Amino acid sequence: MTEQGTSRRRFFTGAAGLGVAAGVGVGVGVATGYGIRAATEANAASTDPGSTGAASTDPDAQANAIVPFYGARQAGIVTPQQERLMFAAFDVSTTDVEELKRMLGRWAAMAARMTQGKQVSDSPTKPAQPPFDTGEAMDLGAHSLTITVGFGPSLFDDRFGLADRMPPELTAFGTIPGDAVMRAELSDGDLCVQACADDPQVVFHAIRNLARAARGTATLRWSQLGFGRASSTGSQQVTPRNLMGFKDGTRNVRADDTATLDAHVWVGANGASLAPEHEWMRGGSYLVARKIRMEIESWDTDPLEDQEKIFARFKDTGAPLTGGDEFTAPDYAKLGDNGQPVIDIDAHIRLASPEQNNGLTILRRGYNYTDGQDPATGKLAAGLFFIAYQRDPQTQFKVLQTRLGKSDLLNEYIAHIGGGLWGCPPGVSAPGDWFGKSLFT
Ligand SMILES: C=CC1=C(C)c2cc3[nH]c(cc4nc(cc5[nH]c(cc1n2)c(C)c5CCC(=O)O)C(CCC(=O)O)=C4C)c(C)c3C=C
Ligand SMILES: [Fe+2]
Repeated sequence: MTEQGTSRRRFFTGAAGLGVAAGVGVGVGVATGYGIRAATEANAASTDPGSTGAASTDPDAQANAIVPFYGARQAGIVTPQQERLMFAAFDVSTTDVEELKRMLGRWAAMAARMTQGKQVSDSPTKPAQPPFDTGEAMDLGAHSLTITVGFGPSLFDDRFGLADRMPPELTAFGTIPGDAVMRAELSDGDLCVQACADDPQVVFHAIRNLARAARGTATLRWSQLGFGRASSTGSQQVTPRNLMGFKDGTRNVRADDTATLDAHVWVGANGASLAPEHEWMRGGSYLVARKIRMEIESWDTDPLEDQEKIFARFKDTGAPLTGGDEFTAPDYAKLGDNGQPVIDIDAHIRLASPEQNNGLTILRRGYNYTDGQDPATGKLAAGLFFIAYQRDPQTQFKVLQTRLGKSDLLNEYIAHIGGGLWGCPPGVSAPGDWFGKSLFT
């Protein structure tokens, strides 16, 4: 064994041990590594940048903006959408449930610190040790970082004794319309982590350090960077544009619309009954992700009137083709001079709207992405990393995507190539609590 090899192993063994103290709360008072002091401090001073999501023009204020980590619900779901995303799916490599619990504890303690703009540990690094934190976010500030963790259906197989804890809502969809070219290497995973912030290096740093602290317990399966938001969740947020050039997120659910969130997004809201073995999801939400590649070169040859027919919205203003401004409700009954509906029967917004789906509503939180170009074709490999949160994906996303996948005019220009389904448990309440603790007790 080389000296380097020995010290590397000692570092990661030590980190795992410290995780017990930090996250699982086994009454150890020593604060080093990813330690207790870290988590307690992180709970102390939080400045909420505001729930409306109105963009700050002061660069220092934006850099220093902190979204509280501890709370009844995980941040990063209704939080006004930040500009950058790194999403990662992990496979658990251990079969020891205690190791998995310790890792989730480490993640919570680290997330508590990182979302405050702090390094993952405040312990001094000995010169002969690798630093606890990888360092690239050291001077950047929190930039409204949120870290949201979810559990995939595969976590509930026979490895950890969780099979009877899996809610039926988390059942994998199988192949539904639009899924014909989904790629296994870009799909699923026992765990997912969604890191959102207003700085690209901050989100990368978060995922990198969580992946590092997972070594020996979980491995990165796939990941995705998103470079700009393609939806709005804050009540004051300007609607951004997707890579097809259309305003996206106009009719999304907003953070201050608590009645809609309780009805469609939060599990067990309004005292809804849950089976005792599925109580661990109360206050959580189900995340569906889809990596949707756009056929950008073809889209760019499509005439404006056809592009607008597909979304049934004007490209410049975002207003529906039936008139008004961006936020005017579309009139699905309106007929044109030719006697045909102004909003095509297969237009994306008609097929997706609550009005045409018995009120079906999801919270969208997607990001524009690019992976550069496809080496085989030279075409841009880019599109929408679609994320949606909901109370029951079986009756929400699955139903909606089944409808869209069959006849959406948009299908000519998109392909779903990856993604997955995860149950995001309620928030981490305080130091000593951790992601999904009640699932394991
Ligand atoms: C299964 C759910 C959805 C998928 C997948 C999806 C993909 C997708 N959407 C756009 C662009 C737009 N979508 C818009 C509205 C919209 N989309 C969905 C659902 C899915 N979209 C919903 C529920 C809605 C709201 C419908 C309504 O209430 O009217 C819009 C219009 C503006 C807006 O309201 O956000 C655009 C534009 C792309 C490009 C895409 C896949 C690449
Ligand atoms: Fe859409």
